[in-house]
Amino acid sequence: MKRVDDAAVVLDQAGMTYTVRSAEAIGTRSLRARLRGGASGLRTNTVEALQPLSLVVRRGESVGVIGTNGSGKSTLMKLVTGQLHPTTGHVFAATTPVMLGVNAALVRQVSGEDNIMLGCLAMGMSQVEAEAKYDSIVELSGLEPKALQLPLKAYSSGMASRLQFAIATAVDPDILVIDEALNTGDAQFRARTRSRIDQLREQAGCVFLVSHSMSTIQEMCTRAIWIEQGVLTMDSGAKSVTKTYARYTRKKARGDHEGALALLEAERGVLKRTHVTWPDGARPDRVSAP
Ligand SMILES: Nc1ncnc2c1ncn2[C@@H]1O[C@H](COP(=O)(O)OP(=O)(O)OP(=O)(O)O)[C@@H](O)[C@H]1O
Repeated sequence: MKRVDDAAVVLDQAGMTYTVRSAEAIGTRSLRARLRGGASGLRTNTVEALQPLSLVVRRGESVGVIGTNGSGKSTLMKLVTGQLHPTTGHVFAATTPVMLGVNAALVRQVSGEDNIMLGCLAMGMSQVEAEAKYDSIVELSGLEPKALQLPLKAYSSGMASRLQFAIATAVDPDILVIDEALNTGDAQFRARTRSRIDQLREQAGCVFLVSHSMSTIQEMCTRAIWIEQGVLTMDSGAKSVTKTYARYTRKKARGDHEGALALLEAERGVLKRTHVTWPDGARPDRVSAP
């Protein structure tokens, strides 16, 4: 049983199945299907992206989220931020999570400087608060004053990531979700990012970090979860999860599918499942979709 008194985020048997209208139902029947003719088949498809899983993430934790392409990591993060409602179970968060993703809103046509102000205002700061945060955002971004005058469309992806990270963390979020946004950064940016994440954790926040880079997860996370084919497979210290996952991907890469499957099943067999219990009155607010 997991008590949730000091939890920042709790998933209680949360799962997600997408329902997608088939190509024919939306009037774009494939050429192959048209050439074959015959019956049209289903008009809707379902994708079970995430099987029901339970997790308790406490204040002060930074949790890496790993797994192969299409395994359900982004879906899980969207459940945490409330962008999606789970189709089974519940997701709770103590405060509204801030999502820092590859597509987080930066305006391409306006300068870096204006993006800082717009971003701060969009996150609910007053103009005075935004002005007060301005210098620290510039410092964290590590961008030169000259670069801040340029429109975002002239930035490299690494420069845009720096700015995005610096803006998103300016509000000192309690719960920060970073989905693949740090992979373009250089060594200096990684060092700054790491110390900012540590700072947020020290302030009793928690961080989720989705990445395909095992070194990034090891460097920045205290804990990691491995999701494979929509199933929670491992939940433990960042080092041990990333090492096991690396063994799994190596087996797959050299065509040892049986070995990879055996490893997957072994980990699932020993995974300690979380059963959430709520002490009276301690349940955090439910995350609501925008
Ligand atoms: N809006 C959607 N509608 C239907 N299916 C979706 C949708 N979004 C994701 N999926 C499906 O859900 C599964 C999980 O996708 P998700 O994006 O969560 O994986 P991921 O682990 O983040 O992948 P990647 O590492 O490639 O970013 C995939 O099979 C994907 O095709």
